[in-house]
Amino acid sequence: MAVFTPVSPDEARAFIDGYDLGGLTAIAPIAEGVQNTNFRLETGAGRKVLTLFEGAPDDDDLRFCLGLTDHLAGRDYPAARVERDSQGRRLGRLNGRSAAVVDWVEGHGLLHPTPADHRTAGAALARLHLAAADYTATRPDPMGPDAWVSLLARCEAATADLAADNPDRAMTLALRPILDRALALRTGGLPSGPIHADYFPDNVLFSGGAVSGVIDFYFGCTGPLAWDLATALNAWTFDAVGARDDIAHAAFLDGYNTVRPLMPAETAALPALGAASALRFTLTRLHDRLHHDPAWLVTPKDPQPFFRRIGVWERG
Ligand SMILES: Nc1ncnc2c1ncn2[C@@H]1O[C@H](COP(=O)(O)OP(=O)(O)OP(=O)(O)O)[C@@H](O)[C@H]1O
Ligand SMILES: N[C@@H](CCO)C(=O)O
Repeated sequence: MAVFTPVSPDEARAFIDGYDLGGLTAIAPIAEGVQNTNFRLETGAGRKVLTLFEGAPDDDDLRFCLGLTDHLAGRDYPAARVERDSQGRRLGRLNGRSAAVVDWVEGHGLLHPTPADHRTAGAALARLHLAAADYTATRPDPMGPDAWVSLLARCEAATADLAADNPDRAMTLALRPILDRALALRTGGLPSGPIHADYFPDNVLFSGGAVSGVIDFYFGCTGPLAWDLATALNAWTFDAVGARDDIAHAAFLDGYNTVRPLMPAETAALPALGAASALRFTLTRLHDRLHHDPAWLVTPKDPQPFFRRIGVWERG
């Protein structure tokens, strides 16, 4: 279920007529995804994805993300090229939402990656960092320290009336000292640049053993490259309950290092970055569960496995 904003064939046709794509021949909803409305389009210029951005994101932020995707595609990186309308704009407006049309990229996210896949995904992240380095636009991380502070405050408020042994209240209370440690983290000396910031297996499409497409750059921002790597390690190299898979971890890091060798300072910072990144996903998941609207058809993700990752990184 990822059609939050309906679009009729006539509405889609009129929208696509504003692009030099030879017209729309078919439109189908895309079921995956929890954040935006996505459709698969068949046009005179091939298969495309139409995305309507939900939750009223800032258009300048969307332009950063679309520009980053397009920049990477222009560097022969497997990211989707972004279509421009007849007036040269990457961002349009459809049914009350900001909207964009991007190339369809082939492939599927992996449910059970092998060590070889981990090495390939790590190498593709390092290539992303190198190919994005000369993208000059900047965007502060929308899920950076300021967001952690307000997310935890909202979790504290939502659980204030619960008993201390309620699982959500207990997790919320345990996160306060972890947040304080994460806020003390200093990353200023680490190499920084454009990052994906949500490099999870569902956003890295594979075909024939290779990465065929990296999608969903909507958390894309400017930040430490090792932060992006720490997030990717959290996403790829832990099991469903939050225990680290050492083989996957070593393979992902090895793949990354073969393309962009980490600086010693980045390697040294990785455990603290890993813990802070696991905190970021624990907080967003816990927050979204506590503030879940039952009318919203998407099931909130479980924060517990990411909460456990924090302990794994901190114990070393
Ligand atoms: N360029 C593309 N080429 C092929 N498929 C795509 C493309 N972009 C998106 N998709 C498909 O649409 C689905 C949802 O896309 P995306 O991950 O961007 O949505 P989302 O709502 O932002 O999701 P989430 O926040 O859950 O990751 C993907 O899982 C993929 O199946
Ligand atoms: N990747 C995030 C969801 C936002 O795309 C998570 O797993 O919590």
